[in-house]
Order: sequence, then C-alpha cells, then structure tokens
Amino acid sequence: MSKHILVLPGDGIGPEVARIAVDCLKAAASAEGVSLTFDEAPFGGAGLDACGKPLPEETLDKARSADAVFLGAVGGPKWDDAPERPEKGLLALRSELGLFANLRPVKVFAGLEGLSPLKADRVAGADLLIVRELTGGLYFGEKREGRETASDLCTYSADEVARIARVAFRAASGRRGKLTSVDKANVLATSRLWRSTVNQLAPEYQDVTLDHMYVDATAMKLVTHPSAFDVILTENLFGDILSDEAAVIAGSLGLLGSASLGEGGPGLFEPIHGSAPDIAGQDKANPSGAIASAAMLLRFGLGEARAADRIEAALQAQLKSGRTTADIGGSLGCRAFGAEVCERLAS
Ligand SMILES: NC(=O)c1ccc[n+]([C@@H]2O[C@H](COP(=O)([O-])OP(=O)(O)OC[C@H]3O[C@@H](n4cnc5c(N)ncnc54)[C@H](O)[C@@H]3O)[C@@H](O)[C@H]2O)c1
Ligand SMILES: CC(C)[C@H](C(=O)O)[C@@H](O)C(=O)O
Ligand SMILES: [Mg+2]
Repeated sequence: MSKHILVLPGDGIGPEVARIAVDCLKAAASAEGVSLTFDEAPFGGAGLDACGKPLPEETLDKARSADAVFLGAVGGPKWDDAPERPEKGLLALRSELGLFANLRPVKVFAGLEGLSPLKADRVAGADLLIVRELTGGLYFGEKREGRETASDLCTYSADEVARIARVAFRAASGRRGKLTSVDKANVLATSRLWRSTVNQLAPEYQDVTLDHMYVDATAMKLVTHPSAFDVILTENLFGDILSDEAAVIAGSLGLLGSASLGEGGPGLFEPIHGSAPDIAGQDKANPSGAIASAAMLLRFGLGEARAADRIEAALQAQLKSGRTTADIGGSLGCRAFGAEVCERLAS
C-alpha cells in the first residue's frame, strides 16, 4: 500500500530545500520499491498569503490524514508585522499533532571533520542526539504583551517531563548508554521539577548512565568537548538554542535534520534551520538538512529503514566528495548539489 506524504514547502529557502528532499524521497523509494504519494499545502507565510492564516484548516486536515509531514521552513521579514506570525502556525501544528518529542542528531563523520569551523581534533568523533521537548515550556505558556511590560510563562508538569525523558532514556539505551539532562535548576522552578522527575525514572533504565548539566555550561562544553555527549535531554527553549549551536559541530546549520514525533499519528520532519531570508531565491541553500530529514521521515515516520539508509549513505558520499554548497566551503548551488545526491540514490 502506498504511504502518503504532505509537503509544506513554506517560505524563503523552505521551498528550495523541500523540492530537493522530495526528489530524494522519490529516488530512494523507487530504488527500494517503496510506494509514496505526495500532496502540498500552504503553510507559514505562504498560508497567510493564500488563506490569511499561517496554519489554514485545510492544511491541518491534510496533515492529520497524512502518514508523514515534511516541512521546508517558515517565516520572513514580509510577515514580521502580520497579526499572526508564520511561526505561530508551526507551533500550532506541533501542538495539534501532539509532537512532543523532537529528535535532532548531530554527527561528525570520519573524514568530514574539516567541514566544521571548529578545530578538527575537537569535533572528531562527535555523535550526539538532542532530544528536545517540543510542546511545552515558554513557547506555550500564557503570554502578556503590553507596551511597558511583557511576560511569557514557563510551565511544565511532571507528566510532560516524564514522557519526553522516557524517549531520551530509550534513545540512550539504544546508543552509547549516556544521558545528559540539561536544565537551569540553580535558578528555575521548572528545571528543579525537571531534574527530580528525570531522577525518579533513572532506576528503570539500568543500562543508562544519567548526569545533569546546567544549560550555560552545556553551551560551552558543546564546542569544547562535543564528543563527550551521547544523548542530551532538554526543554523546549534550551533545545532550540543548543541545537543551532550543535549544528556547527558538524559544519553548518544547513546540515541538520529533525524528527518531531508524538504518540502515534503522523510525524513532522524538517531541517532545523529557518527560511534564511538573506540567501532565499539565490540557489545558495544547503539542502543537506532537508535531505537528512527526508531520511528520518522514512525511518521514523514510515518504518522504511532501507530507503532511509540509502539516503543517508548518498548524502554522506556527496559530502565526502567535496562537491558541496558554499556554507561548508564548496561552490555548488542547492539544485546542483541535490541533483548529484539524487544521481547517487538511483545507482
Ligand atoms: N523550522 C522553521 O521553520 C524555522 C527554524 C528557524 C527559524 N525560522 C524562521 O526563519 C526566519 C529567519 O530566521 P534566522 O535568520 O534567525 O535563522 P535561519 O536559520 O533562517 O538563518 C540563520 C543563518 O543561517 C544561514 N542558513 C540557514 N539555513 C541554511 C542553509 N540550509 N544553507 C545555508 N545557510 C543556511 C542563513 O543564511 C542565516 O545566515 C525567521 O522568520 C525565523 O523565525 C524558521
Ligand atoms: C521557527 C521557530 C518557532 C522554531 C522553534 O523555535 O522551535 C525553530 O527555531 C526551530 O528550531 O524549529
Ligand atoms: Mg530553532
């Protein structure tokens, strides 16, 4: 039976990288005998332009009935003063689909240490997974927006912490067995609840070694000793910030993909970068993060591990060839890079 994918190209470089990801999905599926169907819907700024809303109802309905959703990126200066920003649509989509678990892997492959702006001996061997809580915390707390004062409420319940912590414990158990829970428990009440909830679960996962680290120290250690981490578990805002930082361990923000998963229902797969208005429309975007997200869609969204492996191998081979986009020192455009990855997928 064929599996149905909803594509939300979004804004800026979103449509540029989403196009490449779809080409890769088609090539990998055809090589592995997997049957996929695709549909597209307006979302983000494109949703505002088409229907006056960043998450039009029809788009949400299509997302709910898809097997998996692929997103390019949303946002841009054009909609900065819109009554509802494009980003609000993304938060609503994550919340409506119950996507509380955001997985953001960062890996420095042997021979590709030179892609990083950090020293090669520092990044060598880095292979970590950020497990970011995605539907709670400051992003979703009550907001008060006045002229003189404003506030964003940060709330977490023990249940919300426990369900994301279990995802991280299980991930660590299937990897190198090391879990670092990142918080700011020296200052924040939500972090103290976070820490005690994670501690309570630890005895259930005897094969996992748990430690805790403050977010500021983690930000430092990520660039000084990235290979010290296996799985990082953290709340919504800290995970957002640390994952952009962690992207440069591998080389560039354009390299990282992500999977946002709930309890059943379609997952959402998207590169971690944004719409990059500074390079949009110039064929300069690195589509690697989108391609990596396509592989995660096949693996975690559709259970098609062989097709996912095929995409990951092709992407790695392309990066190793040195024929890359400008953000990691090459001279290929987004389309040419994507076309070369697709050629590898077919062979
Ligand atoms: N998931 C998403 O849709 C998402 C994620 C982050 C930011 N945003 C939105 O994107 C807009 C721009 O935000 P920003 O500029 O802070 O972040 P950004 O990630 O769009 O760009 C940050 C920098 O990284 C570069 N960059 C990003 N992706 C790249 C790629 N694939 N290849 C090469 N270079 C790349 C950009 O050119 C820019 O210099 C904002 O509206 C923001 O809210 C959306
Ligand atoms: C666009 C924005 C709402 C989003 C976030 O903060 O989660 C983005 O930065 C991300 O990392 O996916
Ligand atoms: Mg982000």
